[in-house]
Amino acid sequence: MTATLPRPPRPSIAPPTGPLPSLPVPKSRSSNVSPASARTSSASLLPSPATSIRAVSSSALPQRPIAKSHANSASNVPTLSADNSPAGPLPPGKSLRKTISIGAFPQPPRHVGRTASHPPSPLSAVTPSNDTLNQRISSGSQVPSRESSLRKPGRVSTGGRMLAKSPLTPPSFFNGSGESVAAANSGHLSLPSPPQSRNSSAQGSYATSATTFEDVGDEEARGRSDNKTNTDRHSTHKDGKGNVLVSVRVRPDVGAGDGKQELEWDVNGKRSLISYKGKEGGDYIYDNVFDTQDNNARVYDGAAKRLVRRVMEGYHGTVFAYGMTGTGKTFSMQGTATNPGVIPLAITDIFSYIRETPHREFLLRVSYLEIYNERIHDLLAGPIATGLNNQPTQQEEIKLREDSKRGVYATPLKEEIVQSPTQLLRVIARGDNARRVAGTQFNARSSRSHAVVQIVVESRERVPGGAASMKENKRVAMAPGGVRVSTLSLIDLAGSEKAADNKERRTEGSHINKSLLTLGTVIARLSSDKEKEKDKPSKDQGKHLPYRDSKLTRLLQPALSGNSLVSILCTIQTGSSGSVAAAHSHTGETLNTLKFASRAKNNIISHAKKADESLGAGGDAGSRALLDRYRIEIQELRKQLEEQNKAKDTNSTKEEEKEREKDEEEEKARELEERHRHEEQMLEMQLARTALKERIEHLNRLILSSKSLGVNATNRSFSSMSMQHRGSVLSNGDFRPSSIRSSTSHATLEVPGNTGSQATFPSVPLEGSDEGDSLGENGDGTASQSAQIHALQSDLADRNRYIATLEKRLLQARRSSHSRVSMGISQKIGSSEDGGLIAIVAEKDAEISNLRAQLDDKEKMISALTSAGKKRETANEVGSDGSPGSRRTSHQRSEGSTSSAKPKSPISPVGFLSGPKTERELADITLTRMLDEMISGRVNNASGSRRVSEGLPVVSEDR
Ligand SMILES: Nc1ncnc2c1ncn2[C@@H]1O[C@H](COP(=O)(O)OP(=O)(O)OP(=O)(O)O)[C@@H](O)[C@H]1O
Repeated sequence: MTATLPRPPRPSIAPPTGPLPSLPVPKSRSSNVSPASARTSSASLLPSPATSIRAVSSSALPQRPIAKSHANSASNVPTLSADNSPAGPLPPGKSLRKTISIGAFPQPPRHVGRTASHPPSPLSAVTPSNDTLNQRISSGSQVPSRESSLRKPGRVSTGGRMLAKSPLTPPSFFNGSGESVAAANSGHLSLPSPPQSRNSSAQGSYATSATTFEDVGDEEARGRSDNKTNTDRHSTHKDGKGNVLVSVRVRPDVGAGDGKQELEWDVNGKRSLISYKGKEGGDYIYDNVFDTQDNNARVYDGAAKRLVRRVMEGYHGTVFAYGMTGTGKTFSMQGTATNPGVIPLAITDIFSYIRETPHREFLLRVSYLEIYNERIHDLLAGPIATGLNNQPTQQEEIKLREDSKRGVYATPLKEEIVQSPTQLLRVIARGDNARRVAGTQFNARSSRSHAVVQIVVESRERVPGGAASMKENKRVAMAPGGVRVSTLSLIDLAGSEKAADNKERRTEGSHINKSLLTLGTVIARLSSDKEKEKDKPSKDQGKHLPYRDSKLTRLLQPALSGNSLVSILCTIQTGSSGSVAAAHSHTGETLNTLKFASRAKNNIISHAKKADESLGAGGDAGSRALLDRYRIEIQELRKQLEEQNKAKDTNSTKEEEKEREKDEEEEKARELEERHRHEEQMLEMQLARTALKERIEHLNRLILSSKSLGVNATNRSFSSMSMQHRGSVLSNGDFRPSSIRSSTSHATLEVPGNTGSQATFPSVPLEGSDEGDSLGENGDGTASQSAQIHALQSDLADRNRYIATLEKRLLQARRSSHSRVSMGISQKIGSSEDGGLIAIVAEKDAEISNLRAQLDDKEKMISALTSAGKKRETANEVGSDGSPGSRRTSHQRSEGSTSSAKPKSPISPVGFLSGPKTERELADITLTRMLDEMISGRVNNASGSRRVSEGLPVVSEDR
C-alpha cells in the first residue's frame, strides 16, 4: 500500500545485502556510533552495547521476529535500521548500519546479482578522507552514544525497498530554458584558480566539516571504499537510491518548552534517526537527520554539498525543502546573514569548484521563478507594475513547455549570466525580495509560493595555451570535447497549512496544499509504478503519474522521474507550543512530513548520468549551451574581423593603385602640358629665329645693296656689289644687266663728298668698253635712278612682307602665351621662361617699330629720289646740250680735281665722273648723297652703329 508509510518495526530481519554506509556526513560532534562506521568491518572496534541495541546488521545479528509489515520488502532492503536490530550488544566484529542506504561506497557487492551493471552513485562518490573516516569510526567506537540510552525498539521507516532499475530517462526539465535566455550580460566565466579555497561559506566564515573532504572520482572512491569499508553498497547503486538523499531537519521549538511533546520525540542526528514514541509511533531513519543544534552549514554539508559538486561535474541536481509551514524551509534554504543557508553556500561552493578546476572554463546563468496560486512568475523580471486600484498588472504568462530535446521548461523566463558569487547572490536576493510572503497563523513571514532557483552550469575543457592557441589551431579548440550543461535546482516549497481565516490566505493555502498533495501522490505512485515496471517493463511508464495536476509536479517531473540527483530536506518541528489541539495537529503534520520523506526515499529512483559533452551546436546540450554559442559567435566575429582586415588591406592596395594611377595620369598630363609648352616655346623660338634670320638676311641685303650703291673703290667689290644688286633687282624682275653702269654712276656721285682722288681714276678701259653701253643705256642717269627706285620699291615690298610675317608670328606668339595664361599657369608668369618670352615680344615690338621707321626712311628716300629726278629733268631742259661727250669731259675734269686722293682704278667710275659739275650733275650728286646718307644711316641704325651720324661716308669704310 503506497499511501501508507512503510514502517516495518523490524525491517532488519531480512538478510542484509551488505554493509551500506551512509554518505559520509561529517559531523564534528562526537558520537558513540556512526552509522556509516557501524557498517564497516572496522565496526568491530565498536563494542558499545548501547548502540547495538538499535542498530545491528542483520547479517551479523541473530534474526529477530520483529519485522512485520515489511518483511517481504525488507528482503529487498539492503540495509537494516539499527532500531530494527535485536536489542543487545553487537557481537564482536559486527557493526551498526544505517537504515537508509545511499550507496556511498561502491564496493563490489556481496550479493552480486544486484550490482551487475549499474553505475556508482554520483552522490556516493564523494567520500571523506581517510583521516576523517577513521576519526569518525574511532570516535564512534569509543564514545558511547548519548542517544542510546533513550532508544527503544520501535517502528522504523525505511526507504529501502529495492526496485528494478527504472528505464525512465526523461529529459531533464532543468535543461530547458535556453530559448528564454535574456542575459543581462554575457561572458565566459574564467576565474583564476587561486590556492584551494574550500570554504563553503559565502561570507567566508563557515568552514564546514565537509570542506575537509577531498572529493574524488568514482573510481577512486570505489577503491577507497574497498579499503575503508567492507560493506556492499552496490545494491543501492543498482536501484539508483544512491542518487537520492533524504534528510530531516528538526527546528528548535521557539515557544515555551512542552516537556511532554519533546519527550515523545527522539532525534538522533548521529544515527540519522527520529523516533516518535507517541501513538502511531515508530522510528524514522533517513540519510541525514539534523537536530535543533545543527546550523545551516551542517545541513548544507550533509544534504547538498556533494550534490552541488556533482552538478559542477555535469549531473543535474535538485534540492528541495519540504515541510509544514513555519518549520524552517526558507530558513534552511536561504538562511540569514550570520547563518547562510543551502543556496548561498551552494553558490560559494560553485565558485570554489570553478577556482579549483583550472582545466575547464565555465559559464553560469541563473533564473528564479515562483509558483503562486498555480501561476508561474518570473522573480527576476523586475518589479511587477501596478495598474488600477493598485492591482498588479498582468505579467506575461509563463508557461511550461516540453520538447524531446529540452524536456520541460518554463518560457519566457529571464536568465542572467553571473560571473561572481556576489553577483549571483545579488540576483537571488532580488528574486527573494520579489517573492510573495505573508503573515499567517504559524509564520509571520510565510512563503506563499513555491520558489525555484535554477543555476545552469556550462563547462568546457579549457584549451591549453588559451585563446592564442585556439586561434592557431581551431581543431584543437574543438577537441576538448565540447560543452557540458548541467542544472542545479534549489527549491523552497511553500508549507502545507491548515485553512486560514483570511480568504486570500485560504486561497493560497488551498493551492499550496493541492500542489503538495499532488507531489505526495506522484511520489507515492512512483512506488507502485516501479512495482509494475519490475514485473513488466512498460513503454507507457509514468503515464498514470499525475505530474500535470500541478505546476510544481510538472516542474519536478524530470527530477522525480530519475534524470537528476535529488536531495530532499524535510523540516519538522517536534515541540508545539500552544494548545493541546495545536500540539496534536502539529504532531500529525510532522508525522505526515516524515512519511513523505520516507516515501520519497523509498520511491524516487534516480539514474542521473553525467551530461554528455556536446560538440558544436549539435545535440541537446550544444543547441542551448551559451558557452558553445558564444564560442561560435566569437569564432564568427573573429572570422569577420579577419575578413574585414583582408578587405581593408585589399582596399588600401586598390586605393594605392588608384592613387598611383592618378599620379601617373597627372604626371602624364603635366608632361603633355610641358611638351605643349615646350613646343610652343620652340615654335616661338623658331619664329623668333626665323624672324631674326630674315631680319639679318634682309639687313645683309640692305647692306650689300648700300655697298653696291656706295662702294666703288675696287673692281672686286664693285663687281660683287653689282652682282648683288643685280640679283636683287633681278629678283624683282625690273632690272636689266646694264645696271653696272648705273652703279658706277652712283659711285661717281659719291666723289664730291669725299676727295678729288677719283680724278686720277683710270677710266679709259671702262669707257672704251662699257661707256657707250652705259651711257647709252642709262642715258643721262635717269635709268639708273629708276632702277634704284625700283630696287627700293622692291626692297620696300620685301620689308612690308617681312613686317607682315613678323606681325603674324607675333600675334601667334601672343595668342599662345595668352592661352597658357588662361590655362592657369599664371603663377609662373614671373618665371624666367616667360620673362624671356616677354622680352622677345618686346624685342619684336621694337623691331617692328624699327622696321616701320626704316619704312618711313624708304618712303622718304623714294620721295627724295623722285624729287631729285624731277630736278634733273628740269636741269636738262634748262641749258645743257645733253651730249654725252661734254658730260664725259666734265666728268674727267671733275675727277682730276676731286678725286686726287683716291687711288685710281682703271675701272673706277670716279674719274669718269670728275670734272666741272653741271646743274644736272649737282642735282645727281645731291640726290646720291641723300640716298647714301639715308641708306648708310639705316644700315648703321640696324647694326647699332652711328657712323652716318658721325659724318663718315660709307665708302670710307672700304678704304
Ligand atoms: N533551525 C532553525 N533555527 C532557528 N530558527 C529557525 C529554524 N528554522 C526556522 N526558524 C525560524 O522559524 C521561522 C519560520 O521559518 P521559515 O520561514 O523558514 O519557515 P518555512 O518553513 O519557510 O515557513 P513557510 O512555509 O510558511 O514559508 C523563522 O523566523 C525562522 O527564523
